[in-house]
Amino acid sequence: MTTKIAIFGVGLIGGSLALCFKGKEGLTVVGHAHRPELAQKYISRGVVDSATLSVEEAALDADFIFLCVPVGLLEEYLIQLSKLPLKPGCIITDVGSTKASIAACALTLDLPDVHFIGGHPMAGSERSGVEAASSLLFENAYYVLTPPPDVPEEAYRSLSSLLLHTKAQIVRLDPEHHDEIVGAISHLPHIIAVALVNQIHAYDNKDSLYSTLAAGGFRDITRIASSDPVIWRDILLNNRSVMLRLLKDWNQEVDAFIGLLEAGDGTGIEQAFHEANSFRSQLPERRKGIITPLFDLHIDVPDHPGIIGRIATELGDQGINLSNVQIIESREDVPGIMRLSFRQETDMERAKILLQQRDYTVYV
Ligand SMILES: NC(=O)c1ccc[n+]([C@@H]2O[C@H](COP(=O)([O-])OP(=O)(O)OC[C@H]3O[C@@H](n4cnc5c(N)ncnc54)[C@H](O)[C@@H]3O)[C@@H](O)[C@H]2O)c1
Ligand SMILES: O=C(O)C(=O)C[C@]1(C(=O)O)C=C[C@@H](O)C=C1
Repeated sequence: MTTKIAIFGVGLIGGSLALCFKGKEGLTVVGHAHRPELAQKYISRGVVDSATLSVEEAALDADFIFLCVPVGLLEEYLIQLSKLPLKPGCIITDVGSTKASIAACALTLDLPDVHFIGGHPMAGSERSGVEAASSLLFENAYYVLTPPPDVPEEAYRSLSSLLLHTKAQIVRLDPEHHDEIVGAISHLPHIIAVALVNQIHAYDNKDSLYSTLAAGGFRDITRIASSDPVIWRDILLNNRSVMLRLLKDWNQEVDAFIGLLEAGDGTGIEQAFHEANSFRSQLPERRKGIITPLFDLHIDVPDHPGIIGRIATELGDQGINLSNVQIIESREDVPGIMRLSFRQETDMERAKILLQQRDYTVYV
């Protein structure tokens, strides 16, 4: 028996999910496209097994339906699906960056023997479209699921099992709680990045040295300002009441800094940096929390090609399991820092000794 997975909106997130499922034993992936050229593209890039422009053809005999369109379209699709004779036991989920409104919409619908479970993979990028899709996008990321209280546990388990293919870790949350937290740690940073870039752009219009000198700090904090405008319009409008509260708190943070500077309060400024540093260094990757922690090493790396491969091979040769690698660039022509993440503390300890023996500068 083949399990059919229908993906509506095969872009960055839908395409990445499709790549996680496609080719796995017993799974077949159909992509729904709203324009013919997109259906062609999904097939030619090998992201789905088949593609269709018909909602019915994609949905009718599907076991799982993933809605991966912009947040502003999710409810429209869910309502349309609720009017179709879907396969009994079918699980509909979504990947929208907000969860309360789609959960509320699902509660108003008559979905006999069909279960809706909201979802949100906490991974992504500033890129969009199927061109940016990757089967590795969700590896080691958190994947939030927001099952309604009356959803059968079996349906929840079935979706969680399917999502094992993403190598993400499932976190179960209430939709409103999700929107508060994700508003703060994802949506607010996007607003701040965009506002900052636009502020500097205005200065740069009068003096182009602003963009010439913009270095690591500006680039690090503003990467997400290049995110897709339509995707983010929908997210921010959908989470509007949370965002308005968070922006008022943000104003207070800005006012506090204004106060410190006006008062020439050096101790206060140091204190603000100390506090931020200590919280940031405890972000969940390192903390023992609701999900398996990662153990990180940072090493200085020279900026030359092949360095990631060389280090990964050296560790692999010693049977040390590496979970994730990231280069944290400061500037393109100077040495960067490589972050190596391990699931097991013992792997981290062994990697540290090996890399020190190879004369790398290693920080835990
Ligand atoms: N970008 C991220 O980092 C990220 C992370 C997690 C979740 N999400 C959520 O995932 C969803 C998709 O975002 P994405 O980043 O993959 O965007 P994307 O632009 O890469 O993909 C959007 C998909 O929706 C389709 N689409 C657009 N307009 C449509 C329309 N009118 N009718 C039908 N289909 C249409 C597009 O063809 C595309 O396949 C959003 O709900 C977003 O909130 C995004
Ligand atoms: O890494 C990025 O570029 C992202 O914007 C990913 C990010 C985030 O803010 O962390 C963005 C939106 C999501 O819904 C989830 C994750």
